[in-house]
Amino acid sequence: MITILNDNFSQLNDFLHEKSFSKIFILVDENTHEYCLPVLLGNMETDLGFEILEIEAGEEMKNIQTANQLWEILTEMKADRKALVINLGGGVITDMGGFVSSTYKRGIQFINIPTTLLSMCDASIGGKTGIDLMHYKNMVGTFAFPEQIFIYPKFLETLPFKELRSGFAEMLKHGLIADKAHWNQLIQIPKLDVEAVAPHIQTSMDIKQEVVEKDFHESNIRKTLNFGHTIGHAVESLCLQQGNPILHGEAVAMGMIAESHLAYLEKLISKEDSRMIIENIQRYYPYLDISDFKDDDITALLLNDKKNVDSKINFSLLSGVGSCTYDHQCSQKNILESLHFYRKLNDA
Ligand SMILES: NC(=O)c1ccc[n+]([C@@H]2O[C@H](COP(=O)([O-])OP(=O)(O)OC[C@H]3O[C@@H](n4cnc5c(N)ncnc54)[C@H](O)[C@@H]3O)[C@@H](O)[C@H]2O)c1
Ligand SMILES: O=C(O)C(=O)C[C@@H](O)[C@H](O)[C@H](O)COP(=O)(O)O
Ligand SMILES: [Zn+2]
Repeated sequence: MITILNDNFSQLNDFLHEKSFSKIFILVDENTHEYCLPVLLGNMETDLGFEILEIEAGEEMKNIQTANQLWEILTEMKADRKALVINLGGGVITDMGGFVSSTYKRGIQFINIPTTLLSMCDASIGGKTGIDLMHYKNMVGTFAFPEQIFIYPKFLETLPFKELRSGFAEMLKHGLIADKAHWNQLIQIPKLDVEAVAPHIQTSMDIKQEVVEKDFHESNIRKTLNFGHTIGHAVESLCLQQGNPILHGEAVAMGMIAESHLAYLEKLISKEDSRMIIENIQRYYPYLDISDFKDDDITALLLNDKKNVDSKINFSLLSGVGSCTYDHQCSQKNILESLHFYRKLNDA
């Protein structure tokens, strides 16, 4: 269940009073500790004891070492099966906190309080939890629903612009795969800021939630939420491997451009639609330099994508503005052509 919090967090306090938790563990990173935790603690009313668990910020922390540290701390602090973990942060915190909670003592309860645009519209919803393995994205994880998701849009006031823009990529994705009107509204935003984006958060959240409700375990339609991620994750992984991480939404924006061209090459969408989509994404996102990555490096990662079956790369590709297919296998020629197309955009 998703609840938009009042300024006094009364719905969160009601939730804490109604349930009988033994103790609360609040997971933050250094930034959400500084900017969001004071707001939460200033409003949270409970007789329960609580502990703060802090990790460094960033995708590089979303790994088994951090998970292990958190499992150990929970054990040392004697967290029992009635403990509650509150994940207060962006997608790294909700993915990590959800993973640690859903595995510790075979699963304790957790709630998500997302603090980035990306985690409000996407990562906190849908119960995908996980960590990266080596440089492969989200390779180990669980499907586990949070007890509740509490959204407090005012957290966005301290979010850096680049992070806001990263989250906007997933909103554009939601429009492109499922709701043309949402896409049309988003691309009318001339300059990204919290005020311009805030009115569209609810629609974006609803799109994600509707898809997840139809197919929690990603057997079919949920794969559409992976549009832009087949190529996007490969590039994100390579950047991570190089020790030069990019933001998830930046990778997804790049992936959506390449995969929109791929959809055109595969005759799923018209050249005009493909161009229109790409030009609009380019309005918000600077060119991502992938010149260091060879076709073979990217292809090797594509071959390890989680959607693949029988070593065949399964793409989720647009079939129109507002509709998306999945399990689409493309010719190798077209996959490479879509990467070359992206590289050439830099020359244009
Ligand atoms: N599980 C899912 O369904 C799902 C969906 C999309 C993305 N993801 C994952 O989410 C992650 C990306 O999430 P993200 O973009 O939120 O990144 P993030 O969690 O790293 O947060 C981005 C940055 O913003 C800071 N921050 C967070 N809230 C802030 C605030 N209110 N004010 C100031 N700074 C703040 C963080 O400390 C961090 O430095 C990736 O690992 C991605 O794979 C998961
Ligand atoms: O919730 C989903 O399903 C998604 O695909 C949403 C994506 O935005 C998100 O990045 C997700 O973590 C990707 O899932 P993965 O299974 O490809 O790791
Ligand atoms: Zn994503």
